[in-house]
Amino acid sequence: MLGQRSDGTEAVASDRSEPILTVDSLRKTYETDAGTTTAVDDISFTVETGSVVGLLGPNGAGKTTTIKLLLGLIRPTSGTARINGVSATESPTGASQSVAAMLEGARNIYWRLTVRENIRFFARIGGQPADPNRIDRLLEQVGLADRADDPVNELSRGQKQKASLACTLVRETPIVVLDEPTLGLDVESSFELRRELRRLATQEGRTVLVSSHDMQVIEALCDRVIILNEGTVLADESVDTLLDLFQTRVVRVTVDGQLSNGVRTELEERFGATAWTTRGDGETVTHQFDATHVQGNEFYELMAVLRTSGTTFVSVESLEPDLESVFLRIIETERVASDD
Ligand SMILES: Nc1ncnc2c1ncn2[C@@H]1O[C@H](COP(=O)(O)OP(=O)(O)OP(=O)(O)O)[C@@H](O)[C@H]1O
Repeated sequence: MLGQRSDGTEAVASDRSEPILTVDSLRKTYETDAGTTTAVDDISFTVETGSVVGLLGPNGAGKTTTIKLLLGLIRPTSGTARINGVSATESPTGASQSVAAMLEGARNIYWRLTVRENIRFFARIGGQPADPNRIDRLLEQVGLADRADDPVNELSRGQKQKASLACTLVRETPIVVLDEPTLGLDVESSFELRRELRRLATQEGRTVLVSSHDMQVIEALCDRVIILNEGTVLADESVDTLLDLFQTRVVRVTVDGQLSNGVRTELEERFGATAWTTRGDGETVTHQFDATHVQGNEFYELMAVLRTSGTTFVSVESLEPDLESVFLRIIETERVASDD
C-alpha cells in the first residue's frame, strides 16, 4: 500500500489480498507475409506485491510483447492480464494508473529538455503535481542533482538512462516495469543503476518487473525469475531455487596428456564441456575445461571417460553456477527436447 504521497495526494493503492499482477492464458499472434507468428503463447503467472521479478529469455522469446500486453499498448489475441485489480485488456487506461514503465532505454524522454523539465513533464502526464522537493530528492537518488538543469542530449548514456528512470519513478505507481534498463551501459553505470533499482525495491516496497539480457541485473535484483522461450514459460522459480537446482552441475577439470578429438567431442556432447584451455605441447600438455552437465553418477562417468583417454587426472573443482549457466542449460534442454 503506497498511501499518501510526499505531496499529500493519494497514490494508487494496491490490495495485498490478491497478487498485484495476474496473467492468465495470455496469447498474442501476428499475421505477417510469412504466416502467423505466435509471439506469446498461452502464458500464465502471478506477481505478489513488493516482489522483484525478472523476465529472462533469448531474442524473440516474447519478453517485450508480454510487457506491451501488460501495459495495454497492444491487445492480446486471447487471455487476460489484471493489474492491481483492473483488467489491462478491458480497461488499459485504468490499469495504466498503477504502472510506470521504462521502455527502450532513454529513447522515451525528451533530449532537448533538461532532466528536471523531463521529470516535471512525466509527473504531469501521470496526473500528479510536480512537487519540487520530490523532484530534488529523485535527482539526488539517481545521482543527477548536479546535471538537473542540463539538456538530456548533453548527458552520457548512463546518465540519460538514469534520467529516464527518474521520469518513470516520479509517478509513484505501485508497479514499475523496466525493459532492458542497463542496455548499452558501461560496467560502472550498470552497477550504479542496479544499486538504485535494488534500493527502489527494498526501501520503497514497489513491485518491479524487469526484463534484461544482463544476467547480473537479474541475479542482483530479482527474487524470482520467469524464463520465456518461444513465447512460453519454461521456468518460474526463485533465483535461489534455480541456482540450487544446478548447484552440482559445473566442475572444472584439469588433466595432463594428449586428448584425442574423439574424446574431446564426447566430453562436449555428454558433459557439456566448454571453456577449454590447453597449455604446452609435445609430451607435456595440460587441458582444462568446465563440465557443465554433471550431476550424481555423471561425475563418475566423466572420470571413466578420462581414465580410458590416456590422460592423467590433475584436479577437479566445483564451480558455483551463475544464473547465466543455469539459463543456458534450461534453454539447451528445451531445444533438445523439442528436436526429439
Ligand atoms: N509487430 C510484430 N509483428 C510481427 N511479429 C512480431 C511483432 N512484434 C514481435 N513479433 C515477433 O514476436 C516474437 C517475440 O518478439 P518480442 O519482441 O516479444 O521478443 P523479445 O523476447 O522481447 O526479444 P528481444 O530480446 O530480441 O527484444 C518474435 O518472433 C518477433 O519477431
